[in-house]
Amino acid sequence: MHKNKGFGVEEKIRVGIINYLNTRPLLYGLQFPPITEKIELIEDVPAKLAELLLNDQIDVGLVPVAITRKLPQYYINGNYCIGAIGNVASVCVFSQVPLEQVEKIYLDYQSRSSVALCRWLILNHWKIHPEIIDARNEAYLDEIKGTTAGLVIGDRALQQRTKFEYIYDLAGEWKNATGLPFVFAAWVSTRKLPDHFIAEFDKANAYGLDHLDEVIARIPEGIYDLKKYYSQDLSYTLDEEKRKGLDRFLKILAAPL
Ligand SMILES: C=C(O[C@@H]1C=C(C(=O)O)C=C[C@H]1O)C(=O)O
Repeated sequence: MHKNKGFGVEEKIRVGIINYLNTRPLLYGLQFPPITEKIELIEDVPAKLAELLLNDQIDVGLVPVAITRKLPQYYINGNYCIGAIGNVASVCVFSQVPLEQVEKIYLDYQSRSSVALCRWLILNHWKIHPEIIDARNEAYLDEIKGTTAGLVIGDRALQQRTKFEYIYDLAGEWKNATGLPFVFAAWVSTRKLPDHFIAEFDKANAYGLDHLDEVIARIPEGIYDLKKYYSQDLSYTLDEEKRKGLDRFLKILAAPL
């Protein structure tokens, strides 16, 4: 993609995708023609994808919605997202003690949306006063013990689920606080993408969701029930209610804390 040009017929659209299990249903259909010939996939953790979009190193990405406030203009493309109507299972604060006894909370360095949501819940919903520490690397996972809690997202969160007595699910907590679903990530671009491309892309996203058993069959069995994860915990359609939840969250972020 050239900076000041439109999207040429020959040029591949650079698509940033999250390298967690949560995106597999959306990605499944992207491996088939015609869409596969039109895109270049770039995989990374959410926080890194956000940086790539901000630096114009991808054209569209499934990026944390919290970073849209840093973009002078942006478009939310298509009808799919990484969202949840209630508990999401893979975005949680893990702790050995109840929240009221927590003295420190580490925030996941791979996240942008959930860290902002967590800060808001701490102040406005849980009304607790722990020391908040931005984790810098994976080593923080070992610090989550005693009165130190930690926010963990993605596959690593699914792995933590068996290890902790107290698990606070951030999408569930958002639902309790606002009555709305939560959108963690959406297909954001900084320039308008061609309509026919968005239509094809959207169709490809839908394909995997319509063929979940095929998607799951290609993933080695692991620590969590993927059928449940993809059909009950995560909710991928960017419908009216999700858009309301998204608007509310972005308004909260725009207001000074
Ligand atoms: C549901 C999830 O949503 C994610 C959380 C994100 C964030 O906190 O910035 C971004 C993308 C998603 O991967 C998850 O990671 O498990």
